[in-house]
Amino acid sequence: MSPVAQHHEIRSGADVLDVSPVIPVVVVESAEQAVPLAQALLRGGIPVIEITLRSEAGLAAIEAVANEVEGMVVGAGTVLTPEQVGQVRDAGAQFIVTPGSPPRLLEAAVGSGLPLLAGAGTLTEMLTLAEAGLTAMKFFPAEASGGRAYLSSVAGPCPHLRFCPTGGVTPENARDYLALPNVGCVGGSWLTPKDAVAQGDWARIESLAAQAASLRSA
Ligand SMILES: O=C(O)C(=O)C[C@H](O)[C@H](O)COP(=O)(O)O
Repeated sequence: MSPVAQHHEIRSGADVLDVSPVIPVVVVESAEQAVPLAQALLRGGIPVIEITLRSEAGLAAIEAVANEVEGMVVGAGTVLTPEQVGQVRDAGAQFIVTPGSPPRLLEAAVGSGLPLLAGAGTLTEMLTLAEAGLTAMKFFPAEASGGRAYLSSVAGPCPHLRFCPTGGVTPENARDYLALPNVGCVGGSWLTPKDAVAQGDWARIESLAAQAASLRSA
């Protein structure tokens, strides 16, 4: 079966939340690994990937997936500095994810014009992002910052804010996050276990992706 490449229009962080129930957060040790890994996610039904800058290979991996994997929406994660914003844009990232939102980083990320999921862990941080015009954001670290109970409480005063909770999200609790009205999707590293990536076990990653893709429908 050859999956038909779908083209997702990603104009804002809000669009990023709508691509898939789960955004896989990925660490790769080589750019070569990233292409078959992204293809496995796509075959499993997950057309989005966040490649982090946690490894040296991150930037080259973003470039490889952007150039070689049709139908995959590729974002850059763990973007920590204004300099990295320019680097990931040049590599072809279609969106940016940050774990937190200090002022200089936020200014550079918003200024890049790339769709952005900026990180927030408290109401003040969330409202600071809203002041910058961002109503879709990453809730990080989700479980450690109060998890579903926290997001439910935020929905009262701030029903206009939508989130991608990440950090401690698992196949077991993902469905409960997705059931919240202010959760668009979740992020997590469980789709790409370190050993599966190291061994090139793409079949396992495809199967984890297929399970994740069905999270919203079942
Ligand atoms: O690297 C970043 O930019 C982050 O913000 C952290 C990642 O999103 C989480 O580490 C994923 O969390 P787990 O699914 O619990 O492994």
